[in-house]
Amino acid sequence: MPDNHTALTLASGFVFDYTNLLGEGLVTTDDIANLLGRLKAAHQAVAHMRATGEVRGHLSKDGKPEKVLFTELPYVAEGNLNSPASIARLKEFGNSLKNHVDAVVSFGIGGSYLGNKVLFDVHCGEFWNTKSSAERQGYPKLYFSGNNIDPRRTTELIEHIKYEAHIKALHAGERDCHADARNDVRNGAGVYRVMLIVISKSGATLDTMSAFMVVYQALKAMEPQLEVRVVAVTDPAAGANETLLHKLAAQEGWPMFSVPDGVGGRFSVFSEVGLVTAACIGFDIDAFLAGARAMDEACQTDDVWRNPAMLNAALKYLAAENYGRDIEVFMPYADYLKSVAEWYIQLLAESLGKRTDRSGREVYYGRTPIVAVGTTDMHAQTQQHQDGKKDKVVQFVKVAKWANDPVIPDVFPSAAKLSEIAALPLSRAFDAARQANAAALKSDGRFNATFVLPELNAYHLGELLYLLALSVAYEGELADVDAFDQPGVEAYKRLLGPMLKKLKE
Ligand SMILES: O=P(O)(O)OC[C@H]1O[C@H](O)[C@H](O)[C@@H](O)[C@@H]1O
Repeated sequence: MPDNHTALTLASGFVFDYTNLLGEGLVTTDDIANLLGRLKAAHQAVAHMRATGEVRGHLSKDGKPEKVLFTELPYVAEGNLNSPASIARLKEFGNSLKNHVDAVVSFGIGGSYLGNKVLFDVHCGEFWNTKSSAERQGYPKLYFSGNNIDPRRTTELIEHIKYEAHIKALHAGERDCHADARNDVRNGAGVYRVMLIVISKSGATLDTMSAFMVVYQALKAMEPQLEVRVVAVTDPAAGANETLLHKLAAQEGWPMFSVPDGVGGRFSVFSEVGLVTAACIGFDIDAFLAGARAMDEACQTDDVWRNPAMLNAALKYLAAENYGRDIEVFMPYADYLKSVAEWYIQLLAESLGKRTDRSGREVYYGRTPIVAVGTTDMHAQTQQHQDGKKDKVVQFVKVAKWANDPVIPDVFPSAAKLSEIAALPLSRAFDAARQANAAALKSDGRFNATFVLPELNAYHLGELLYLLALSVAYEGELADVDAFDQPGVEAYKRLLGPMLKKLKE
């Protein structure tokens, strides 16, 4: 163990600060020492997975041995899941949308949505769809659908697109009055162009497909005022294992991207699933994968104090098993990282929430994930974190440097309390709040830790998401559960199918 064992800092500046997770009254170095044998085995198992895709005991939904290949995704190379040609195709796809497609609607749920939403939020923020095309550098507006079966939102999305199409037609009509714009209009400048991207690994998920069909039909009915194109992202298997979406796409001639075999939905943000969205908005695919790659390289050492994913897994595992901290509150101090917390919900819940271990023994393992955002939830959840049951680890995320950082002005000098906070950049107040929260929790023996992103960009986001993905692989080994299946989600599906059939009778 290095002398200063309270934080692990990578060359990129990414930090895992575990000061408030390790020490007296917290997880101890003795706990780690006692775990070293199992950490060694976990390290070997993950190294074996990286090298061969094999994970002991892992079976697919159909009960067949299945490889786990997400660790290959950061490495772009000939013959890999992400190859120079596949990345070039994605970028060409993104460029082809520029100034040619007005809006993309991305349909998907779970792993076919959550990572895409992260990329969108971090790159586009809240107001992308209200910006001009020039401000978006010609990239389309982007809406999500299919991540719920909500009749109201689905209806409102259709109405909104119809409204946008109407406005575009009106503007083209106005421009038509000017002779030099006539060509534009004849070339279809007034036609609103929509691309529907349907993402489903299994190719038949009810939520995704029902929303897609409703939106598709409603928009198709508006042709030719509106042009509808479709792209499918699904398992590329042909023959007996061909997905319904694949079959449909082949039949209709829709272009396709792949959810590669061996990449589960919750790990697919680094595959074409996430990268299709990245391409649509001009998100830096290369930097994102480079960040993931750097993290993967940092996580190859068998020295737990220098391997961020293994250390994160070990500390969280020990916090749960030895100290009953089996809830993880994921709390970024950044509005646009809230979706990372939502993505992490699926990653943690589906990977580690398991009834049995790999030998079939009932263990009911898993830390329950909670979404929180600082400072917002300091005014809502913190009471529970500070005074409620001592069953949580609060995992903060800090952004060290902000691209924009307004200074609080001294607008009302007569109001002493407001004047006191004047002259502070918002980022300083923001981080002071996080530090106060962390210290208050620590003072009462409440476990917490912080990931520090030097900046909020594609590279550091790649590092963070990959660290979390790899952590669950290590923790699955420590807990001896299959981190790559999700048998529990089949229980309701078995009931829902017949219920839907009955409804139609
Ligand atoms: O991509 P799809 O096949 O449509 O699956 C979407 C989601 O559906 C299921 O509920 C699984 O539990 C998730 O792991 C998956 O991400």
